[in-house]
Amino acid sequence: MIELDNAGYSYGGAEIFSALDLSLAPGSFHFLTGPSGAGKTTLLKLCYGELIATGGQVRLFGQDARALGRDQVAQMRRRIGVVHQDCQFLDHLSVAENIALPLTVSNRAAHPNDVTDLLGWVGLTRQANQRPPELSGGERQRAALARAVIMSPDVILADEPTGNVDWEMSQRLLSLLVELNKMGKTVLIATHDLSLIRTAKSQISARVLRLKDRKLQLAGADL
Ligand SMILES: Nc1ncnc2c1ncn2[C@@H]1O[C@H](COP(=O)(O)OP(=O)(O)OP(=O)(O)O)[C@@H](O)[C@H]1O
Repeated sequence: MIELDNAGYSYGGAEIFSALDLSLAPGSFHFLTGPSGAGKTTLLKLCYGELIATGGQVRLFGQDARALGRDQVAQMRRRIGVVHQDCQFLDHLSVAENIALPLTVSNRAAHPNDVTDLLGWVGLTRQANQRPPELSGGERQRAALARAVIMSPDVILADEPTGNVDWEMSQRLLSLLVELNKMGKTVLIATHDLSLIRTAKSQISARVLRLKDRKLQLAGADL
């Protein structure tokens, strides 16, 4: 679904990583870990076409990301749900409106049932009409997850989806992502949280990748 072949990325002259290979097969579950600043967010951005590799090739659903026109990128992004590290809500809209936003911007009418179902799924029915700044950290992360899946994407990329939440909430978020994977979705989670990875590995078959010193490696079995 998403393949990086000898891919590299540099901001200006500063190389973040190079010669990186990655294949996200349909229905797979991956974790991406590594020190702060190693390039995890940058790698995720290559995976959803926000950034274009400065070396090698990235293929999104079989197409070279570099060759995609603006409309094709927009179309392809509907197949990839992204949970951003900082959630990126529009604070003047309600939680329900934020969740429906991907439908609204793609000119698809938000079906009230879809939003209601998703609010229930992430446990935010009561907060539907609140504004994002009124939510707790865990509620914001769950709303971001609901927004990422409203378009029924094939792939979910989550950047630190359990950052700033307690253990119980991180388990709850993980169980939602595992549920999506069991429905056949491809999932990639960037995280520093090794206990989250250990819990996930006791539930599902997940590959753990470590980005360090500009290279991507399979993490050891000790994780
Ligand atoms: N727009 C940008 N322009 C220049 N440098 C950038 C830009 N975005 C990120 N960087 C740099 O690229 C490097 C990798 O950043 P990135 O956010 O991908 O790392 P990360 O592994 O996700 O970090 P963290 O775990 O702290 O979120 C960092 O040194 C960062 O300062």
